[in-house]
Amino acid sequence: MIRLDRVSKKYPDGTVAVQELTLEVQRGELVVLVGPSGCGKTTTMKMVNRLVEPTGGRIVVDGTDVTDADPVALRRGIGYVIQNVGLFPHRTIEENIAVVPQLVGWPRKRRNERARELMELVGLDPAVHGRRYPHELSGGQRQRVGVARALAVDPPVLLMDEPFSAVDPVVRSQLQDEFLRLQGDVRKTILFVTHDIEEAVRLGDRIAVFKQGGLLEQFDTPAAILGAPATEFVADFVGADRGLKRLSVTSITPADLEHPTVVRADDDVTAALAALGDERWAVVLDGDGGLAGWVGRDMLTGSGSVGERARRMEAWVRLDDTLKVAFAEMLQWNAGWIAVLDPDDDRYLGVLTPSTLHAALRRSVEADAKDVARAEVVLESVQNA
Ligand SMILES: Nc1ncnc2c1ncn2[C@@H]1O[C@H](COP(=O)(O)OP(=O)(O)OP(=O)(O)O)[C@@H](O)[C@H]1O
Repeated sequence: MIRLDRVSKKYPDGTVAVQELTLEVQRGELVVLVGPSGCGKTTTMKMVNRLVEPTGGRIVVDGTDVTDADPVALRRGIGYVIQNVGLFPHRTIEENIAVVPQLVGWPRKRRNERARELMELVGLDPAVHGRRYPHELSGGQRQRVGVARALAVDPPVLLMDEPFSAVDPVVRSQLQDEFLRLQGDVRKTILFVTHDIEEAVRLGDRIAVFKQGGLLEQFDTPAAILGAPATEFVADFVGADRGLKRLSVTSITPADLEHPTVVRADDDVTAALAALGDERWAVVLDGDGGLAGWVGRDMLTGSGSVGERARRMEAWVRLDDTLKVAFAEMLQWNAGWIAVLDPDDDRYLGVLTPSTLHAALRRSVEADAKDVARAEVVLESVQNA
């Protein structure tokens, strides 16, 4: 969908911002460009919508060579979101969102409807915020307007240059969550620039790590970049705590689960004790295989049913959650294990413990190490091309 083929940019003063960069963003994919300040991320992005002209190579967007396209028409077809949004201060929020629809000649009624629909999509209330001016919104709300404006004429491609970096970390995290949800619905092809590796890992389907001079060091999935950095530069850039960051990109799989003793809520105490054998506790399920709680050996005294004695669970996770979510829940509840449920019907599947968590993390590192042999080959061929 977006293809950069040996693209270079040398500014007139001799600065080489990007060198022979080859990169492809597939339809519906979100690729994050990440790297230290001045490594050519913004230059790369601006060459795609021709705010900067390349000095070498070719850029093709949706089958069209951008150097052949009329730059104004090209920019209207590519949404662009920047750090400080660049809203018009004397226009209302609704008018700001409708800028491009107005430029391309949509009638007023359609423009207004579209602006309201987009406000709702990005979590703003059209009745409250639509008639306000940019200075009457918070930083986070202004960033949402920036995203809404970029989506106004439904462009297939979005370029986003540090769109969330001007807001505080809490709002930033909220905007990232909302943005991921939005992208799940609209599935745009997105090139996203950030200098923050955490943001890259959280948002990217793939991440391109750059170093000074616009050199591509590694282009791969977040898990592979964290699990098996291809070069020392990438390892330094992602940080010594990359093991921890990996938790947030590794999902729980059925193979990671342990299967402790399970008893039913309507089992009687004696049967449950027999089932427990030497174990100290068991998971308690209801009649439908749902999680009813847990029970300890010392709670199984007298007669009656397990259900009367079971303790309800404080927390659980689902199979499609990440290891980070599981680990955080275990810490929060000071628990030695956490139950894992089926994301579709909430049936109980097994439990995660600190040692299975660790094994899961190692498994994913090893899986990615295999991938990296491939990534290195690609990288070499790009650099030597
Ligand atoms: N108009 C220009 N003329 C000359 N040099 C430029 C120009 N714009 C950018 N540069 C230089 O090109 C290099 C890459 O800049 P660019 O803005 O693309 O980096 P970046 O990775 O986006 O940085 P940051 O994270 O700080 O925004 C830098 O050395 C910068 O000084």
